[in-house]
Amino acid sequence: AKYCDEECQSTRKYEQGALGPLCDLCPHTEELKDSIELKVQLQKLASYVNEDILPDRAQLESLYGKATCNCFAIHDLDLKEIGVGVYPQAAMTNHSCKTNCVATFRGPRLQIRALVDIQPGEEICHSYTEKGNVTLERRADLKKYFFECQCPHCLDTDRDALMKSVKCPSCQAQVKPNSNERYEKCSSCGYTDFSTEFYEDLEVYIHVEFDLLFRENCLVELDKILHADNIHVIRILVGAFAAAVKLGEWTKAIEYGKRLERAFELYLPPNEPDTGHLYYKMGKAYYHLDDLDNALISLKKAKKLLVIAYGRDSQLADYAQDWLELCGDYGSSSSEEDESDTKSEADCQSS
Ligand SMILES: C[S@@+](CC[C@H](N)C(=O)[O-])C[C@H]1O[C@@H](n2cnc3c(N)ncnc32)[C@H](O)[C@@H]1O
Repeated sequence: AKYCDEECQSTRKYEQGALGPLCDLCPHTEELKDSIELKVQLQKLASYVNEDILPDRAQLESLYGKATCNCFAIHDLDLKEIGVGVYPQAAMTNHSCKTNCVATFRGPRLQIRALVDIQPGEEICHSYTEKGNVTLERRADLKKYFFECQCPHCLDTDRDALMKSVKCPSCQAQVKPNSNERYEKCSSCGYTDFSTEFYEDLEVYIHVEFDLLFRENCLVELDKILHADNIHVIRILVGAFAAAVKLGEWTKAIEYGKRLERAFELYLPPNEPDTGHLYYKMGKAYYHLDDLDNALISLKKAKKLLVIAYGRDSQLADYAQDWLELCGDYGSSSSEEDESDTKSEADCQSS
């Protein structure tokens, strides 16, 4: 709890037992005092509920702050958001864009699970925002929690430059922008003529919202100007991959999935559940294409990651095992199981 102001900061010891339902959560009342959103929500509430039975204004404001700054989005097995919940113990976990743990769900039950080995005394942090966004976007999203993240990813300007990289119009090599978002010179061929037209095209490509159906065409267009590591290309790829899987377009799914493998490796922390889901879907795609060798490789990777993120006895780990068996693999190697065990024991709490 090292970041909060005095009002909400208290060092809690395990021996003190479970936290009370809402009392210990930080409400950020001061920062929310003039919030329009708070006013709108309280007005709405007053129009639905008889004021006589509502807590007083100060209590309502505190409850609002506690709920908005401490809640978790609840996801189903397909990572679809199905609700929100306040989990007091888990809410003690601070944010980092460079996470070492993740919050996953079993129905409405939340677990905070270690993604990597965590040393005694090391702070555990999960991400309150999309990890695959650039720093400015992540910081804007985090404003509602009233802090500015200073994690290694937020201070890594080269990581952001990579996410914004384009193709050199002359030799197609990767060109990263400078700190003023300008593309100066291709280090490969020396090209410097990044014209006004180039920037106008770039604006169009990175700001247009593309409908899912048009993602494939859109990808062809984006590939002409943006580098494959550019975050806009990756966002479109995520949609294109999902659409290909949904439509049973397995060859396309593999094509997009392979590109996403590299992107996830570049921008997501190790052992991310998203990577597990990617391999799981790719494994199924390979199976449908009768490529059992690659199906097995992908499904084994999927199972390992899903066990880390959800637990060995989770439904998703079982599904991955079912698919492995469908591909003819009835047993996991003992070294894999051992590794999974270590991570399962790293569960720190569930609410
Ligand atoms: C869900 S709470 C986390 C637990 C909180 N630190 C406590 O002691 O109750 C979220 C609040 O913690 C603080 N916080 C979380 N991560 C932070 C970070 N990386 N840097 C600064 N403050 C952070 C912010 O005040 C945020 O609104």
